[in-house]
Amino acid sequence: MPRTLVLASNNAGKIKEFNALLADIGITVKPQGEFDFEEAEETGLSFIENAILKARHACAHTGLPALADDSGIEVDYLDGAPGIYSARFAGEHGNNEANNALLLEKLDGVPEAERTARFHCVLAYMRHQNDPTPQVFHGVWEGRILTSAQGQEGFGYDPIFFVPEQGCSAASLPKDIKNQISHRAQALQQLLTSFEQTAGGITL
Ligand SMILES: O=c1nc[nH]c2c1ncn2[C@H]1C[C@H](O)[C@@H](COP(=O)(O)OP(=O)(O)OP(=O)(O)O)O1
Ligand SMILES: [Mg+2]
Repeated sequence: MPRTLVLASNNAGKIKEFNALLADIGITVKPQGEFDFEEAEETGLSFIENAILKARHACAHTGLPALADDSGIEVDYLDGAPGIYSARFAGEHGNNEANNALLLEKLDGVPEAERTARFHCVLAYMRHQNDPTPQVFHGVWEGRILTSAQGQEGFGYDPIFFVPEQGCSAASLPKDIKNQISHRAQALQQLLTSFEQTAGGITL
């Protein structure tokens, strides 16, 4: 089990969730923003490629093991868009308001049955920048796109993502519930199980 790792993300919503999810297992999580380097260019054509690329970049700039998360929302009516381009769907990176407004606009008038969508979260854990066997974990969270925003919790597309088994939007869920069932929670649980199963956890 690594003692300290760099979280290869600048997304405040993700950092909050990772801090909550990793709090009591004795790992010190240092967001990459605490170090002084430019974030990686996400030139991959898949969540997996981008996660590995972000993790390797953070390892190279910190000398620490790195955990990266590449995630996004896949909307069936849009043939899977925005997918890996979720952060900049409306053109400006991280403008959640614009991203959500554009998604609602593109689905205007689309019947409920055709508004299915899912969040993907791919985590990549790298021990060092030349790690030949990065560990990759993938969580998927099924739902559908609402016709208007609901709820104040969470981040990104949460306000317009309806979670059928909870009967509300992801942004209406208490943090601890989202952190038990989300795509990120699922992927992280796979990682923690893998740490436990590897004798003494994944070695540094
Ligand atoms: O739980 C979530 N609830 C709502 N929205 C979410 C979630 N998880 C990812 N998302 C959205 C936010 C962003 O629009 C995109 C991630 O893009 P992605 O490149 O992985 O992250 P980012 O650029 O915001 O930060 P970073 O790359 O530094 O981790 O998917
Ligand atoms: Mg990104």
